[in-house]
Amino acid sequence: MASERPQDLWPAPLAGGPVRARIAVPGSKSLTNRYLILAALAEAPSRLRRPLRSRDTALMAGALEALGAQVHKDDDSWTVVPLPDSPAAGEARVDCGLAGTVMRFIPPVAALSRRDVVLDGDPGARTRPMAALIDALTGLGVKTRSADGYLPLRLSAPEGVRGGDIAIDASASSQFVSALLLSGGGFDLGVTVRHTGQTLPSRPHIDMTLETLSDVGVVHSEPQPGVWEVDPGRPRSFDVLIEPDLSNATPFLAAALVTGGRVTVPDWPAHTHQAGDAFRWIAEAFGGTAELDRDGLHVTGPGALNGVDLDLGDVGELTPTVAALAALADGPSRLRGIAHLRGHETDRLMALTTEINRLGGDAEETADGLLIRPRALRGGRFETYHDHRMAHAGAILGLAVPGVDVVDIATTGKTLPQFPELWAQLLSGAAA
Ligand SMILES: O=C(O)C1=C[C@@H](OP(=O)(O)O)[C@@H](O)[C@H](O)C1
Ligand SMILES: C=C(OP(=O)(O)O)C(=O)O
Repeated sequence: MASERPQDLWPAPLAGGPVRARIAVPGSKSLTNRYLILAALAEAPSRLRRPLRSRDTALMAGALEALGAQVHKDDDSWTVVPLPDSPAAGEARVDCGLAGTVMRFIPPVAALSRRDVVLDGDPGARTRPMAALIDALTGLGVKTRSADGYLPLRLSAPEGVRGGDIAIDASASSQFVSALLLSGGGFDLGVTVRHTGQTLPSRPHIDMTLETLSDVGVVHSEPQPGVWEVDPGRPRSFDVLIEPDLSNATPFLAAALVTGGRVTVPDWPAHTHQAGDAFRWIAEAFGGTAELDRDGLHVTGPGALNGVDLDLGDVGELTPTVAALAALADGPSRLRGIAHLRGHETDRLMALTTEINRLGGDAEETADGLLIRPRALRGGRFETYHDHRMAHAGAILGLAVPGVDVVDIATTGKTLPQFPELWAQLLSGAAA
């Protein structure tokens, strides 16, 4: 059996005292990948300023290039030349990695390219939900063939995509809805998407999609809750500044809560649909304070953390950060509304439960979330399951628990390749 190389284990640094730091985080994954899609479908070249440079955005750029667009990457901006009007010959192959935004947002664009396209990804991508989106595309006039509703997916629409009215159960992922809305203007009839499921996760991410459509002049409406219409029409070319990634800011802000310190994240937008913005009220639920001013967001930690009872359905991607905080709190916590996390990068409810308990904690899965009760933690291995946010959770726990070794810290490269350096910067401001 191959022995593990020492560099695969990252000893999470223990905070020597309250951290005091100012951490600037790179651009938003969700916004970078939405604007890349819209730029590829636009009438003329567009520019993204301060895009996120990470595995997920490189995969999105690579996918669009495979379909015939061009992405020119300068230091501080990416210029996108849209897909050509006449399809190139031959089959295109798209690597989705483990990126939900790529595996969900690219299929409708692939159909609009009028090429034969095969999409596949990491082994973990082959278990993430796709069936509802594939069925919807079939209903809109795309020929599809998949492995029982999962990647790999083969599709083609040589005559273009008819579009029209489609019902879809998006309870497994809001990204199904966003995918159809982002490309819907390119369909002959536009698209009307009706969500039929009982629950709809990550609603702010759908609002983000609608706002980006407005930014580029694609006409849309929401005639009733759970129904969205996009008129036929191409995005106009645009030049946009990408907001910092607020979800990636949360582990650094969490460090202020864990250590009773103060962390500032500059350039925090006053108006945003990013999930990470919810950390302002989450920090207060744990007993901290969050102040937003022109300098950025400042989070200050309390002496000890409260337990919390939170519905995270709108902001599920924050769960690993919140669960790590809950495992360090003085009282019990309940996290609700997040059953769909079983289909994220990994089954996050299973992963968080297993890893918190491996460190001696007391976490339990419920039908739609987690129960986490206070218990003294000890050091040990913290597995990350190819999940960038599991690595963030391990780092947060390691601030307070000596001897936490995070496996494969490089998995943070999915959305924040600079995570280890930024974490060191955070700790260099810790006053004993
Ligand atoms: O549209 C997006 O950019 C995202 C939507 C959400 O997906 P789900 O609705 O599948 O949770 C979120 O968790 C993911 O990190 C990014
Ligand atoms: C769920 C996430 O990612 P993805 O875009 O791959 O769905 C996430 O980043 O927490």
